[in-house]
Amino acid sequence: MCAFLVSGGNWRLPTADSVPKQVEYCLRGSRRWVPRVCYKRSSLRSSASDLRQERVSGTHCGSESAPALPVSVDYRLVSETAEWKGLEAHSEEIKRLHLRELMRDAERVRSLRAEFDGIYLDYSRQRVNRQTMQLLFDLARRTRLTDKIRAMQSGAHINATEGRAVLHTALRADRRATLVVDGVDVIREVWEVLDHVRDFSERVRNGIHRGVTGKPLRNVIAVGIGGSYLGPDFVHEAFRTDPDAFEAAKGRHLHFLSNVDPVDIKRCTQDLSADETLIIVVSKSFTTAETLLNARAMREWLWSQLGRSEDVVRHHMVACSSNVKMVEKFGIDPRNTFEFWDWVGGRYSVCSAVGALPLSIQYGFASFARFLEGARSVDSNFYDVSRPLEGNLPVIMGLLGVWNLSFLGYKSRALHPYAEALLKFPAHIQQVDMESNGKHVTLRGDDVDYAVGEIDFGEPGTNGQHSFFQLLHMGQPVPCDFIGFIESQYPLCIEGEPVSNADELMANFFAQPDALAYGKTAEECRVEGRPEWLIPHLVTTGNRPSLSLLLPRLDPYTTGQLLALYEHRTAVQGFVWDINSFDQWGVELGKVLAKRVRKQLNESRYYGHRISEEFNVSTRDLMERYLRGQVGCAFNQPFDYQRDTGTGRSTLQP
Ligand SMILES: O=P(O)(O)OC[C@H]1O[C@H](O)[C@H](O)[C@@H](O)[C@@H]1O
Repeated sequence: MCAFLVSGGNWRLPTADSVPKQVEYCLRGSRRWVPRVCYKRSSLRSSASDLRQERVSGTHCGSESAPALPVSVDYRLVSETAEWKGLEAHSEEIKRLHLRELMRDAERVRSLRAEFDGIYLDYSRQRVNRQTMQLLFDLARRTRLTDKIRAMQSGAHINATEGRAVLHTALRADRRATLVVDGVDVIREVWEVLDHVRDFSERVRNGIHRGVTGKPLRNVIAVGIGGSYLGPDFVHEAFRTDPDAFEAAKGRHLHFLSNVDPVDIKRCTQDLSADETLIIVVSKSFTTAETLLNARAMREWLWSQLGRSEDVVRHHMVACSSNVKMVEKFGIDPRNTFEFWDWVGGRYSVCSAVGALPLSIQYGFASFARFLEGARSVDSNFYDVSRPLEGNLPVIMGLLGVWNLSFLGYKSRALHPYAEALLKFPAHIQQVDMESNGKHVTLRGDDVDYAVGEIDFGEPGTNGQHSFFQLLHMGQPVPCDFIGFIESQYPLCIEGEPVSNADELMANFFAQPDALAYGKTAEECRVEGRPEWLIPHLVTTGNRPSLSLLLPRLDPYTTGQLLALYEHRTAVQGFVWDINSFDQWGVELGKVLAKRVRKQLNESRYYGHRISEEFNVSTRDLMERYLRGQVGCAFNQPFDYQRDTGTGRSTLQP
């Protein structure tokens, strides 16, 4: 049985015919999408043949036994497929070719470009030819990429280890669309929250919602970390110099408090006065230790200036979270809580209230709505899998990522926006990609025997050129993405200068990819008359891949387009690699260990307890040195402490 629940707007539905037999999704009593073919728990981590034997159908799907596997395939590891092996063999041929030769073939160059809604992608400087791309698209088909994309769009629980749908694209869907998942129209819920954001942000901007002393709230501090910070901060920086957003933000200030280092509090608050400040606590779980401590610290800061009352919290603190109960317990007015859902991953949450609230208060809702429209535009390209994948920008970029890491062996990847306003974009994409694809097992729990998950980093051009580009040119090769814009947010021409300031910037955007691709030969150095002894130091081998993205101008719309492009690139890579790009269990271990250390610090500092032998010698000695605050102390002695008879609390003595 197959049924489809999505309709309206720009959502394209999978049709019954379009879903292959092995990946049929059935609509069960719970109205939850689960695959009809699934596996017993015992089949996790078994061989391909075992898996085939242990296939069961019907009632064992979903949370009742093993997690639902979103898309069933007929191999254990993608590296076992003929398509993968074909690419491995082909990569040996490509490794013998230099980009200098590849770039000579004008027809090849012209065939390696794609365009969608103003975004021009040139990937001719990748170490690929038309055959490579053909083989990569074959691999995409073999891994059922289009079915996986459809499963994501339809709200199937593709985040199998957490039993969740992955629906961040619903956050920017047209309000006329409908998407029923688990019995709920998620798009209606999304727009209810967006309307709430619009209303609240207008009330703050118009001075209707004021502080407890009656002053308008012209400052906002958004308290959050990871996905509850990096996305909004990147968009804030991108909007800051957009002429319309700039006008709308006049007289207003937006700050982000993310680090639990108390210095971050100092940096955020030192020029602000509490009576004009609104605190937004942003935390999906509302349990993140750093965010909650910072939220309590900000509450103390408000109370220290405005008096200790619930009213102060109600006027000056609001929250974006999916844990409404905990928010209320904190003392924040439920009417000022902006909800989002478990199907929004933290690193994919910037289009939810997480980004909507701070950015709409700062720049007005209209700019944020344009940002959503830009993201929606690229979503439509990504989801339009009934068209050839050759025109699907996120798919092309994702396949190139797979090629560079898994076949050519490039472990890192760099992102260089030639736009200062995108200075925080690389950091955001670093979390999106590294937290998503930093995995070591497939969805079924089998160890991967191929490289997955790049090390992502980047800086805006031209700053990066004067920092780490030396290594990119002569040291370890790192595939680069260059992002440039035709029109500057701030056109500036200095009289007497040969080019405008933006042309100077873009001259580098055009030059760097060729410098990386072509390099410089010893012969070219000789023609320049360089001395022979110096030549080895001057030669750059070239053959270093990159791609170039050229967009009309950086504004809220194109910011949204870039966000979606990179979010989906990550998903495509995860789909092809057959890993779960939507959980992050690795982060948990550090949190658990920090809990134990926190308890020890409390017991040692305030009650003089010795550091427990449960910690290893290294950690014990480091903590001891830290707690005693002195060099050369005797290790693991009880601490001296003094009891305050008034409070009954003990304090460690230096
Ligand atoms: O929004 P929160 O629940 O406070 O989570 C903040 C961050 O916590 C962890 O570090 C997760 O790995 C991130 O994905 C998440 O964005």
